[in-house]
Amino acid sequence: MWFGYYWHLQFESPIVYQDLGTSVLSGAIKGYNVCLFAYGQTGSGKTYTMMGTPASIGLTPRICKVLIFQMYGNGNFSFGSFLEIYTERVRDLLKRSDRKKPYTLRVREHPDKGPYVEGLSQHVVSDYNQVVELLEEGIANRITAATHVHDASSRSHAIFTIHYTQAIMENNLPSEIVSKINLVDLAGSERADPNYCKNRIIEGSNINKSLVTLGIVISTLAQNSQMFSSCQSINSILSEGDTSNTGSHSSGNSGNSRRQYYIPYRDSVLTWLLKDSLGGNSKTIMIATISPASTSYGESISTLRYAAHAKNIVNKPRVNEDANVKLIRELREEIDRLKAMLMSFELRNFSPSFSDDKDGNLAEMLFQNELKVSLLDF
Ligand SMILES: Nc1ncnc2c1ncn2[C@@H]1O[C@H](COP(=O)(O)OP(=O)(O)OP(=O)(O)O)[C@@H](O)[C@H]1O
Repeated sequence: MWFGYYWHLQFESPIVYQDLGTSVLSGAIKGYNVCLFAYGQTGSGKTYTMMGTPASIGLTPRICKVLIFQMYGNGNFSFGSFLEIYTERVRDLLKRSDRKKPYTLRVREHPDKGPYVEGLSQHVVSDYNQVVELLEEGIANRITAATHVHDASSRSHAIFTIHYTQAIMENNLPSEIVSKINLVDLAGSERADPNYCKNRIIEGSNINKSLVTLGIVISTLAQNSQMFSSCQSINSILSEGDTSNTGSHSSGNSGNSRRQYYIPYRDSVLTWLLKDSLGGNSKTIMIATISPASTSYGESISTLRYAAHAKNIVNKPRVNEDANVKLIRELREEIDRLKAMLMSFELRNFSPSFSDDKDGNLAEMLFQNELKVSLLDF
């Protein structure tokens, strides 16, 4: 996981965009899932960084602008959705219905695609103005309230998601790579101020429930990643010191067999929805926003501690390519490998012990793979 600290009022968005926004774009264009989330106390600049203001464009519209530019003329397309999590409930920020009625969407989990929000509206975005409209509509629908330091504080966690699909040619076959880009503006991390009304306190404890779970998830993932890397180095030391009998000791004492800590993703809606982004198939960036005010010292330390933990997480991103095209690519690689082996057997052909059996097996495997590829090609 990459991360960056941003000091309130010190950096302007273009610099943040050059540092982090371009990484999001290059990951998405290569076909990886990407997540960018801003964490910090109220009023420290999360919304300013992620969404911007009329005077200063934030990361989300900047990233969308370049993605849309990339789409033109390539057969690529995108869908956008915008949701908020308020007091552990999911609301669609772009649902064009009677918004006075409070309604909650359910989070479900697909065995392959992971957690998703059932019934969340998806919007085709084919030009930049459409993105701006969606963002403006969503931001206007977001729940805000006055806190002790910020009179229009976002009380919910907002997730703007883009499903970016690119049409490509791979192995002379038309294919698609799809990347999911999660741009997350979290609610302020401060505790509820007892001077505010009762609702604010209940709301604050629910905001904190998500953020506390996020903290637990981040630190547990970091511990697991550290445990995994220390086990790997122990294994490599063991295998270096045991060249005569490779692997026999190390596998028995292998740290890989050490139990990993359980990750409580489902303890909050936020961590459940961001499950893949936090510890799975995603390139993830955390932006930690802090205030320069000395009165915010405690909050700043806590934010930096969060970020320091997050830095230790090692995700496993992979390109989301079409499953059939991936299979064909792997089979073709295998065919090339088998052909090379067969050729080297034929060329050498030096001993009857390199029996016709082996040759026959290779030829048979080669034939089977070519058959599979030709079947998949149609
Ligand atoms: N780098 C900056 N330059 C100029 N103004 C900024 C900057 N960062 C934040 N602000 C201003 O500070 C105020 C608070 O910022 P913002 O709404 O982004 O805070 P936040 O962290 O999202 O707060 P909350 O968690 O309460 O929603 C806003 O008026 C915003 O325009």
